Amino acid sequence: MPLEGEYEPSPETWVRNQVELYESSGGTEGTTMRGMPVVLVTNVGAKSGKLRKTPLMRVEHEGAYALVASNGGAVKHPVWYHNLVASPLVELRDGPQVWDMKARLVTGEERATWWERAVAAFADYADYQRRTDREIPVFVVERS
Ligand SMILES: C[C@H](OP(=O)(O)OC[C@@H](O)[C@@H](O)[C@@H](O)Cn1c2nc(=O)[nH]c(=O)c-2cc2ccc(O)cc21)C(=O)N[C@@H](CCC(=O)N[C@@H](CCC(=O)O)C(=O)O)C(=O)O
Repeated sequence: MPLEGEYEPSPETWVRNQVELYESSGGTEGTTMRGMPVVLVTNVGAKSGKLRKTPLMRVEHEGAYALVASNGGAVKHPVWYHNLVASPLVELRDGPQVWDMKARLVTGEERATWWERAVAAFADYADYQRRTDREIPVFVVERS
């Protein structure tokens, strides 16, 4: 069931442009960052109810994906983290495919397993975690 709401582009130009290219090409262009695959997550703004679209590195395993709230190792979680906590139903676009999915925060052993997969997919995550005292949250999204 597609999410309803008015799309509000990211204030970050590079992000907005990647979303625009990814979507306008039907998931055939704008699907990487530094040559590594990217997925596009549509979620609902926790306060505005607007649709937000967030490119994230692709970390996939047996049809489930990890969404890593690294925010480049910044001291604060990305805002989309709060959106997902408030409204876990998302649309995930992986290239030309789009699925309705449900996000859940993972902890403990399960988080450790997904963290390993995330760093294998995008090594910079390990650097980002070294840069900040906050534990970088990991969501897992599965088909709802
Ligand atoms: C700048 C801010 O973005 P953010 O949600 O903090 O997310 C920051 C980044 O994580 C986000 O830009 C990611 O797309 C960056 N990014 C990655 N970010 C990551 O955290 N992990 C990744 O793996 C990742 C990969 C990636 C690949 C390509 C690319 O282009 C970007 C990539 C933003 O969009 N703010 C908006 C929206 C704010 C919002 O959602 N407001 C909520 C209210 C939220 C609240 O206050 O509770 C609402 O609408 O109701 C604004 O300030 O107007």
